Amino acid sequence: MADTEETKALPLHTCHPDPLTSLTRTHALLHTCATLAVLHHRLRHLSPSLLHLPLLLSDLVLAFMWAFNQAFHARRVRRLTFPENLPRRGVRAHQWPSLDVFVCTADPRKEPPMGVVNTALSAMAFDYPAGKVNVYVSDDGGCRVTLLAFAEAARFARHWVPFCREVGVRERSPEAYFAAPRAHPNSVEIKAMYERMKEKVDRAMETGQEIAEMNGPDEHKTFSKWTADFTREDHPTVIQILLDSERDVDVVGHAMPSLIYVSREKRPCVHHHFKAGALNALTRVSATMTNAPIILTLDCDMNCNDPQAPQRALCHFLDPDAPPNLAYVQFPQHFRGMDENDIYGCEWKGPFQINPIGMDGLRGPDFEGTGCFFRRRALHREPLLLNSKERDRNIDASNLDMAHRVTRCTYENGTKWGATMGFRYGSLVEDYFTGYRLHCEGWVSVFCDPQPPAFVGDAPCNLQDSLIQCMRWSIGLLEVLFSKYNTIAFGVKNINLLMGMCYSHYAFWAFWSIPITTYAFLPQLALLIGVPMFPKDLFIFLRANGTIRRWWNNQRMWMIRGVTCFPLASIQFFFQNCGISGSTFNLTGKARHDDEQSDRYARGIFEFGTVSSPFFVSLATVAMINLVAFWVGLVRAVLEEGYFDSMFVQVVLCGFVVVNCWPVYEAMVVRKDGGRLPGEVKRVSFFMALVIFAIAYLVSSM
Ligand SMILES: O=c1ccn([C@@H]2O[C@H](COP(=O)(O)OP(=O)(O)O[C@H]3O[C@H](CO)[C@@H](O)[C@H](O)[C@H]3O)[C@@H](O)[C@H]2O)c(=O)[nH]1
Ligand SMILES: [Mn+2]
Repeated sequence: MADTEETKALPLHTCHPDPLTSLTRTHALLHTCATLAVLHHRLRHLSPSLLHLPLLLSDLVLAFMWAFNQAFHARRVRRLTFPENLPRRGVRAHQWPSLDVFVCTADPRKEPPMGVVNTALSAMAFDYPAGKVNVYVSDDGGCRVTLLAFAEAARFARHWVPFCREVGVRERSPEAYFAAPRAHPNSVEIKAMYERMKEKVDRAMETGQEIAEMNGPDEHKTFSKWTADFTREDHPTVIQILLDSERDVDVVGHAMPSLIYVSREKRPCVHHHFKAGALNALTRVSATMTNAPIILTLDCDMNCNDPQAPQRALCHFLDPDAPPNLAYVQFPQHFRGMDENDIYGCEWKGPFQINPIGMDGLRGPDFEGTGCFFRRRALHREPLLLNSKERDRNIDASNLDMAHRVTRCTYENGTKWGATMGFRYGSLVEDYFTGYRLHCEGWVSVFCDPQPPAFVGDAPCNLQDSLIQCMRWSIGLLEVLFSKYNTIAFGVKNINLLMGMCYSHYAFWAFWSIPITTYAFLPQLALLIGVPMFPKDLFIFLRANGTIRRWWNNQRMWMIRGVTCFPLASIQFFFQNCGISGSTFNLTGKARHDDEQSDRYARGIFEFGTVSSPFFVSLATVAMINLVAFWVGLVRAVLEEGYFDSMFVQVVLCGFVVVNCWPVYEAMVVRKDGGRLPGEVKRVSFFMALVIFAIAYLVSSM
């Protein structure tokens, strides 16, 4: 359809280039010149000294990372969607495609079942014809309490969904809604109902006892699958249809969304490919049952915060001018419950909110794993009509058999699943990898970031968890970098230069460890390349609704990661490739129990007490070395003439690291609470610092 008067007046979505584009481009040009000058200087004054090589390498890495980063600023666009124009353009609710929602969970201890239930409930209550929404829960933990929780949730949903509609609730996760200060006067009863359910489930989690009165023989049969030898890593498929939209109605007689629990078969001898495997199993199960043309993927730590989110996605999918190769619409990850200044930099504003705007102007944002609406066709790679009015299949016995068959752990053998179909295997960042491969295959994507955010989730709230998460990502990215799908060789060729640069920026993530570690241990004159990044970085951060404190914490975490999870990820990846160890998906902890700990988190105090982690050893070592170097530098500057002139930048650099390490010194010396640095870590890092000083002394006296 051409741009008629009508479509111009009633757009489904708009897209405008960022007004500051030319400014950023000019800055990029100037910075490029400066970078080249520094590199030129380094190469000309290259001496065969031990100190110069790491510095040259560091500058090269900084220059490359900086260059890759420019691709995110080449063509930034801002999009808006207008769901209210759907009916005005004659696209009425009964014509909307149906929607399959996938919710993943994997471990009831790290991901409490009530959190998963809240995610599912928030999706069941979308502003969308209820008969067209089907929620599938993938339980990789194979946990009976999770199923029990969902049996409860199915009953509660019959009240919750009509309540949301009637009262116009915005946060459709009950937990978030009831936690908010002002609730609707009619909510007393339903809140009590929710509390009862929560208490039951939490009690079942603690005691392992059965709580729910089962609905019928069906559910009894399902529970009998949990035999004595049923374990998380070794069990048959369990599928339970808890609600069927063709049969079940809510308390006021409207159709209910379907709710289906799936725990795919697992056997120790067959690789299950973590979340990507779970999503592929759900893709197939849903294809046998409801086969909706649109699929929404959600992690169990994300809730819907804008009931119109699916309609916003439709604004793109149903636009008659939409590109036929539009694979997905990505909503960014936003987080709640973080401390005011985000001490652990877990908001990841860059990767989740700022950078996708840049990719959106090229071929589209990367896939962030959650909050993403897919066209089923992009995953199956087979033709499928987008306007299926009625679902073409029913949830009946024969389909259930089929569903069991497609969740067998050996089903994928000899198929293209994970290779060229569905979510792709081979990297711990299956989201990044899948989006990247789809872009390479010619698909495009769209970024949709409405205000207020459509999906909000939980970020890790302690240092150890956040570094483990970052380490898993770094390993996953290295896996892509060193695969045949390398983002430069394969990516640039198959997508384009700028998109290849964007993806490379992430693929080389662990390489940050080279300059950061180098500059942490070898403070020299040339942070020149790194320093000018800061003011611009800050500016971009503030424009994306950040605060100065959050930015400062963010850059501090960048330095901390540079000496902890980035290098450790590289080492682990190296071992993996030598066949010494395998890669595992370390789940990010979501449970918040220890009161003292969450209290410290709320007050923005670093947490080192949880474990004696190798992360903390390297961090404490760096902190000690820089502190000593800084004081020695200051004292010598006072005592020795001319010292300060030649060593000025070095001392300033050390001072910068020292300021950043402030929480580490506090945790080492001053603090008495449970979050202070464990004595063992202190001793080991003190020893490491001594060794490094000794080596430095030997090298310099050679
Ligand atoms: O074997 C597994 C492992 C994980 N998951 C699920 O995957 C999701 C993400 O796991 P989480 O521990 O929360 O990881 P995060 O670091 O918070 O997740 C980020 O990074 C992941 C890739 O490493 C992406 O999948 C996520 O979408 C992205 O938010 C959760 O819902 C898990 O239940 C599974 O279903 N099966
Ligand atoms: Mn998560």
